[in-house]
Amino acid sequence: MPRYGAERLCGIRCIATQLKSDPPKESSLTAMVLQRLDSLVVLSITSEGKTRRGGGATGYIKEAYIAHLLPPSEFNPNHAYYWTVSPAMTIETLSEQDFFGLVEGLEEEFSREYVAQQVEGDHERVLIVGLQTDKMSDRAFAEELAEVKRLVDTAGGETVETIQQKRPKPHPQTLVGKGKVEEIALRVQTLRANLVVFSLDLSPAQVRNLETQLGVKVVDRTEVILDIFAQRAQSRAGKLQVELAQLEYMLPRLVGRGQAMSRLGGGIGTRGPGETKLETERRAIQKRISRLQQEVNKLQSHRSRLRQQRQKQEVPSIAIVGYTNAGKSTLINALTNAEVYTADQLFATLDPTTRRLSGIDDNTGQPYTFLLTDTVGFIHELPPSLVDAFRATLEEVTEADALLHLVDLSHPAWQHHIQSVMNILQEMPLVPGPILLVFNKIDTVDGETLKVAQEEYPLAVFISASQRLGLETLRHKLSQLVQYALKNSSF
Ligand SMILES: Nc1nc2c(ncn2[C@@H]2O[C@H](COP(=O)(O)OP(=O)(O)OP(=O)(O)O)[C@@H](O)[C@H]2O)c(=O)[nH]1
Ligand SMILES: [Mg+2]
Repeated sequence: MPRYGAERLCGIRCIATQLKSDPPKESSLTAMVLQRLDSLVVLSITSEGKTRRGGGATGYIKEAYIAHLLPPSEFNPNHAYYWTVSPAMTIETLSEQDFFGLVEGLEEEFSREYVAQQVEGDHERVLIVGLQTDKMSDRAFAEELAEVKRLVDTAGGETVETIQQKRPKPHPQTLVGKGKVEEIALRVQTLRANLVVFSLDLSPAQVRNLETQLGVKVVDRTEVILDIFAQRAQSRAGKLQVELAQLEYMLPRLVGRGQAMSRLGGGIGTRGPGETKLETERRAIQKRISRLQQEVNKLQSHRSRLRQQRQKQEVPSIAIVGYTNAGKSTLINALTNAEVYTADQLFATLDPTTRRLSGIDDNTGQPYTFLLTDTVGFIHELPPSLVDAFRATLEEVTEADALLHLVDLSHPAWQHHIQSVMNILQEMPLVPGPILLVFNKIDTVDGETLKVAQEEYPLAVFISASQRLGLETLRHKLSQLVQYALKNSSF
């Protein structure tokens, strides 16, 4: 398309002929919208015309229709009106229409709208696409979509619509089916979306196919998470780890592009700087990755020295783990007067914070001291490149004497969150044995949910970190946990 873009029409006016005298078919109109044709004229032809003496024909065209896109001011996103079709007219009436006026007027409106949008929004208008495969229950799917929406929100995007599809298996080329891609393309236009986020991970080829067909940027859930991390990273260590994760995510995608190209096997169209440039690019990225990896290694040994010093002082340590937004940072602040940033956002914390907690156990009268570490939150299907990049940070978890697993009981998917966190912990090397399960936000939980959780997890502690409920019991349990952990590790 010569002039593709939301602010313009494509510059092509299409004339089609047909034998039936019907108005233009929906499929033709859809194609007009997707290609942003200036206008579509459909002529129905009859066999009844006659040739005039001296040349010229008349009567062969029975009727004509003009269709064009609706200007932004006239369409209603709640209806499926993307176009307008004129009533049937004769070819004479058609020839009196002011095409240039029509197209110029439309373009003017489109570009005014476009400029207004650029000014008004520094955020992206996002269309979320969810695919429910055979493996996913209705409930898990709904939770997943809600989470993607939350992620988009945290990344600073505005979700304008969510489109779903059920398919036994993802479509190899486009993840969703062909008809669905068309529907998405239409919605993108109607809603003026400028980003499409898919709930499942996309292969590099799928991204390319979808971007060509949708005409806007396409990303998957992992990229949204990486973007949030990139926005959040404050410390040097945090930035380093995020960059590493992003590059590790990018590299196989570049390699994939190269492989697809080399499969063409040389010849016309494959020569030139393309492949070489890719090769150089790839090598540059690989070099940067190994540099970053070295720095993460350095970071790792620095952290491990710090931990050794602490261990020499024989202060036992507990790491707080849990799903993102569970309230981990709020808890460490409440227990130790730390000043960790907390927010109703996903991945508010990227850098670990360690604080000393000491006091006298109310129940036993024994003094206790231990270290408490706040860590980066988990999410289900944590992108592997993130796990790898954050290994220096996550080591705080694997090197602790015990873990406090914090759960947001007010979240409808709390059970699923517990499972996801346990799955991630299982994949880590050397996770400390004892884990204390703690349910948070009981101030906003109904009695029924509380009962279910209490029955299912009778040994768990129930607290509200922000309302400071149950913190005494928690301190007591933590000092017991530490004693238990130390006793067991000395064997
Ligand atoms: N109602 C209620 N809200 C809470 C409670 N504890 C924390 N919150 C809120 O939950 C949100 C997340 O809290 P954080 O402490 O930032 O959560 P986190 O686990 O550190 O999250 P990440 O660092 O993003 O993984 C904040 O808006 C807190 O105010 C609680 O006991 N009750
Ligand atoms: Mg936090």
